[in-house]
Amino acid sequence: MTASRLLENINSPADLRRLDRKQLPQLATELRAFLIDSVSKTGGHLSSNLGTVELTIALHAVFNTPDDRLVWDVGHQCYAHKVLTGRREGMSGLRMHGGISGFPKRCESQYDTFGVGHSSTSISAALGMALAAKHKGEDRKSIAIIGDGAMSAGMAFEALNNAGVADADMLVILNDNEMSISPPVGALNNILTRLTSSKTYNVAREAGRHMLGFAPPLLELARRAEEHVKGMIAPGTLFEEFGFHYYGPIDGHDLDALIPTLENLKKLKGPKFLHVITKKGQGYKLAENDPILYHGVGKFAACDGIQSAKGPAKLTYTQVFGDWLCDMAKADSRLVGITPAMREGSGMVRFSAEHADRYYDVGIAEQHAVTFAAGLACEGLKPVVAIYSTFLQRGYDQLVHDVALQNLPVIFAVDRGGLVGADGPTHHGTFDLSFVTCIPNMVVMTPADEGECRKMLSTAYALDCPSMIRYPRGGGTGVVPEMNLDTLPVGKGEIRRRGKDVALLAFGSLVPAAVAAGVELDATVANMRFVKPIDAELIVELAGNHSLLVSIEENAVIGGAGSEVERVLAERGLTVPVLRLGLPDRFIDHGEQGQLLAELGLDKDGIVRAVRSHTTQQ
Ligand SMILES: Cc1ncc(C[n+]2csc(CCOP(=O)(O)OP(=O)(O)O)c2C)c(N)n1
Ligand SMILES: CC(=O)[C@@H](O)[C@H](O)COP(=O)(O)O
Ligand SMILES: [Mg+2]
Repeated sequence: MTASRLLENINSPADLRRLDRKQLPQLATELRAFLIDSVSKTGGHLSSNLGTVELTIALHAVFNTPDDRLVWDVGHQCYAHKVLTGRREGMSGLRMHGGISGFPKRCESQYDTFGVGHSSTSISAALGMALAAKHKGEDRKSIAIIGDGAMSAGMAFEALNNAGVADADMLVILNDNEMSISPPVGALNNILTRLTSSKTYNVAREAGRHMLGFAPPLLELARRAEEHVKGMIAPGTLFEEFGFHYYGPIDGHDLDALIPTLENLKKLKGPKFLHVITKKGQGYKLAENDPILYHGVGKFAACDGIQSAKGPAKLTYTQVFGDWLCDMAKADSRLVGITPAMREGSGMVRFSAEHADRYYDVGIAEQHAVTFAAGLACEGLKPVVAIYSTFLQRGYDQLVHDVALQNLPVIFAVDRGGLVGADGPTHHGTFDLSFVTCIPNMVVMTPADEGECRKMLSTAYALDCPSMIRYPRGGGTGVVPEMNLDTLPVGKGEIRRRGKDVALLAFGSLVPAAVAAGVELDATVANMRFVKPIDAELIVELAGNHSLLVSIEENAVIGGAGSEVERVLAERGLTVPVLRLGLPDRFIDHGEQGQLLAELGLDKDGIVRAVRSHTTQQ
């Protein structure tokens, strides 16, 4: 990964600000080439980053970063920002263990003003920063950069609602590329499309260049120019109704439009909203043509693009879910599938095509997704909410108050349970067993392999109460599921091997490691299957004929499945010692899944070590 000419001399935004304005398009070209090369070697989020190269250059050129605060939404578009803020070399270790994060992270750089990964937080955070500056009498700017997908979330509107009357000196930049991960959905998308419809946007594009791009830097003239553009294309937008001064749309790849506009906006007081149009994947034809494929990529050869895998690939849990969903939908017309903007990642592409009338992409709106499912269930439909563990955190009150309290049979297919790898702590799904098991009425299942995952989905579907099946990112042992809709007995685990002295009580993704450890230790191994209702009978039996029980789970050890094991023993007055293996009480960094598990002692060797060290200490 070599930097070229201009880029190799940029080690901070101050270096960038020393360049002649005319050199910036060349810098953008170099930066884009660098990103394509770099991300092709490390993997990461490509399309969004290619779309924000010029915007990032313009922001650092105009604003006095890091004093002025740039708050990136989601943060999956921050690579140009990382490169320009002294982390060019670090890009070779992007998202790798010990390397820099794929998202802005406060401990990584003073330019990363706010840690992100989850969407739609930027306006709230930037508003907080703007009002803090006011309280402290500091003269600095707060800028939120938010995508059109992220803009659709409730949080973003809660923040607009507050900011519009908060007398805050802040700028919201809407980076509108007419894409979420999938094509955008919802009424906001229709509003934005109207604002940027070709005729009006083209007028604005020309006017923007001529009237803002070459306007003298006089506040009043700039204001009039902007008003003129605004008046022509967007009289009274939604954002103005919220109390923002709306400007745009302008071409987000045109530095001659971006820089003078930002310079002028910098001088204006109050809440301002700049609508910028970009293209996801800009400058790399393959990504421009298929921004979904290039949204998040593994390593690939930049000259050839992503190639489809040769030979039969191992099934992922996500695919197991997607296949089951289509099969169950065929068998039962009451099934409806819901995704909060994660159609591809959640394995719902085929379902969305085959059952378009029963498929709901509700946008980045996890809270709404959960309550919407509750409403559907009230009317006798069978909603399946496909959601990443980490994003279910957003819908927690809705899960408790709207679904579980009313005992509605909503099925939560919770993907990315456990450590997800390169996305790191913002995306690890390491708390769900703790935060869901404590909710009354919930049934909680953890499949040990792909076949069991399918059976658990069918089991959940047959229940008349809310349920969750949580499975990890990627594949499991390679078991090919039987293509039927058979169910499992609720609340029953199974013994995988009989041994002596020690019993390993394993949950979900760590069952295979537990079985391997069990062989080495000659221990009994139970695949517990259910965290709730937990198989109390099995626990009592194992407590009766072993001197140590070991719970093993890929979840925070605090409040997780192991706590349920201990609860069962305590309630029955059984005093057999329990060693609880799981994730420690700290956030786990990014890195490869297997490597992280090994470091945390949750692979076969780690389990063996933990058991031996516990038994020698006794
Ligand atoms: C709360 C939450 N839900 C879902 C996601 C997954 N996600 C990451 S980026 C993205 C699309 C965002 O679209 P947009 O803001 O328009 O940015 P773009 O990808 O177009 O650059 C989604 C759904 C997330 N990060 N956070
Ligand atoms: C930024 C974001 O939230 C998503 O793009 C996420 O990184 C997807 O993760 P998966 O690769 O596990 O689908
Ligand atoms: Mg977008």
